[in-house]
Amino acid sequence: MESARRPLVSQLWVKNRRNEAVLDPERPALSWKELQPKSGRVCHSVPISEIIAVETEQKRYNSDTWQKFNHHAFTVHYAQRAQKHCWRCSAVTFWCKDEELCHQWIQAIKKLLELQTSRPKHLLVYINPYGGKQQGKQIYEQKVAPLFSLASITTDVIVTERANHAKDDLFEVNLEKYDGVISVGGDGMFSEVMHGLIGRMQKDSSIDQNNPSAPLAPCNLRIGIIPAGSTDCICYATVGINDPVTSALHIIIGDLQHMDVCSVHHNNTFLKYSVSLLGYGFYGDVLKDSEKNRWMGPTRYDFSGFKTFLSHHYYEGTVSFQQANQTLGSPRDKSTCQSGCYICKQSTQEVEEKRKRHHYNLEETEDDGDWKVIRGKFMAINAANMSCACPRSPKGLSPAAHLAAGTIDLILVRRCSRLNFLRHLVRHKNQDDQFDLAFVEVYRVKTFLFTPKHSENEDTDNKDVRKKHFNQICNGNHSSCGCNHVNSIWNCDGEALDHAAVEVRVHCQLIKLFARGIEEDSKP
Ligand SMILES: CCCCCCCCCCCCC/C=C/[C@@H](O)[C@H](COP(=O)(O)O)NC(=O)CCCCCCCCCCCCCCC
Ligand SMILES: Nc1ncnc2c1ncn2[C@@H]1O[C@H](COP(=O)(O)OP(=O)(O)O)[C@@H](O)[C@H]1O
Ligand SMILES: [Ca+2]
Repeated sequence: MESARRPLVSQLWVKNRRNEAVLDPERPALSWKELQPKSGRVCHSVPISEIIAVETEQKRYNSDTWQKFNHHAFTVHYAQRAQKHCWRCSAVTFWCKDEELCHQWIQAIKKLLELQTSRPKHLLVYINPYGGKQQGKQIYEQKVAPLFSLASITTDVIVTERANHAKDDLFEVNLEKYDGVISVGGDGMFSEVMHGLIGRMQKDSSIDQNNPSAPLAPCNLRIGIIPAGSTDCICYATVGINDPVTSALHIIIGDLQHMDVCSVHHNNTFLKYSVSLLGYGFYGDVLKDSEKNRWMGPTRYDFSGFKTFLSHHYYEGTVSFQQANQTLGSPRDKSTCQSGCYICKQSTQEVEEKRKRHHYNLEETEDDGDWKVIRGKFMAINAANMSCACPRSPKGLSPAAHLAAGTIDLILVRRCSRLNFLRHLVRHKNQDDQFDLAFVEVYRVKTFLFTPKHSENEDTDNKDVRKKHFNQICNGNHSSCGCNHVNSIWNCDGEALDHAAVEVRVHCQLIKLFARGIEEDSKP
């Protein structure tokens, strides 16, 4: 027992150079350094938690120096930080003459890897072959599957054949045999997997999703995202980059990131969950137009963004909300949510206590303030459940938003001139503060309601007839058609909602991801 805790120290060869290798179960890390370095001494160190696999090197080394000996070798594959949150799988091969020593090293590393209990062994993978540039299947097969197999992770892979295939399947499948579910696709594919898992959990716990105030049962299975979509903001904002290999490595080493989920209801009917952006007005209109041009791939958003910007519509309605407690930070904070974020950690404790209280039927005390009601004309109403950082806007819609603090940032962009709206948009790309404008307000909230000025409660048949009529005469030029474009739609993680009047509520840390949030000390 004692000897298992003591470091294993040996002289091993790395690329024809003699090294001292140390496997320290206390740290726990594998490190090695050259014994007679040509230049300055470099000590390499890899935490055990970042080792992907150890393999016996079967082939004999062929160089002149070595061929007369019968050498033994093993290779350690590990995650290495490259640039800007990007991770790569690196390998180092250690050589020695003694077969027994080689075997001892392999066994010792394997034993330490077995102690990494948060790593998944068996995964359920859903691939959307039509997301983004339609490369999901190739990305998975070429970049991800080889890494999973190296790490001895077994998988059941389903390439979806229709929309909602993954979601429906998750209601039927035996989830007990899996350690996680992987979504290969964009935010829409993630949303499907999440709806399947959350829906299944509520069904199994007999919780009615139509009740907006029902506390939801959390999902214990972690979700992994292999980005292969158009925006991939859920991946980007939780990992720091949309890179399939980086995501695969976070999955393999068994990372954990809690994440809040918003529920969206209309008249006590459940509509959808949202984790990234719930946007009415500008982002709703961009989505509506972009769906017609799916064939363009990710550029459809820029094309429709430009068109929507030119059409310059505003929408009337009423937003009501309570501001969240100041301890949960402010959307104007200069600091951002990072790996190990203390605000999110505090919420982990609170949510656990809350779930316990609920389990024992104890009273809830909410200390949030008064309801604020804002009636007005808006270019956009955006509820960001996370920063929504993505390649289009690396700081995101709400740069200081938290992943798991149980809050959403509600951004109201009031009616303004085209030039002012452009100033606001451009600030998503540069260092300037997009909220520091007279027509932009931002609030940190836990729940909000939106009611459009023009009621949706018309007879559906009537509405369809009107819509048809408008479509014939309108052709998008609303100033001449007189339809005045009264209501927009909600863009919910890239999917359209059927109603404009909504009640939104955040559910703190409802789901878990194979991610770790944004690391500060990544190489530049
Ligand atoms: C002038 C440049 C202005 C750049 C403004 C960029 C703001 C970008 C904010 C992005 C927020 C993204 C929130 C993400 C939501 C996603 O969940 C969701 C689904 O993702 P999926 O496709 O992977 O399934 N994606 C989306 O809804 C896409 C939103 C993309 C909006 C792009 C808007 C581009 C606006 C361009 C305006 C150009 C004006 C030029 C005037 C001369
Ligand atoms: N096999 C399929 N055929 C058609 N649509 C699908 C399929 N699988 C998933 N979908 C749907 O495709 C839509 C877009 O997927 P997503 O992964 O978000 O790609 P993108 O980022 O390009 O929008 C989602 O609504 C999802 O439900
Ligand atoms: Ca989508």
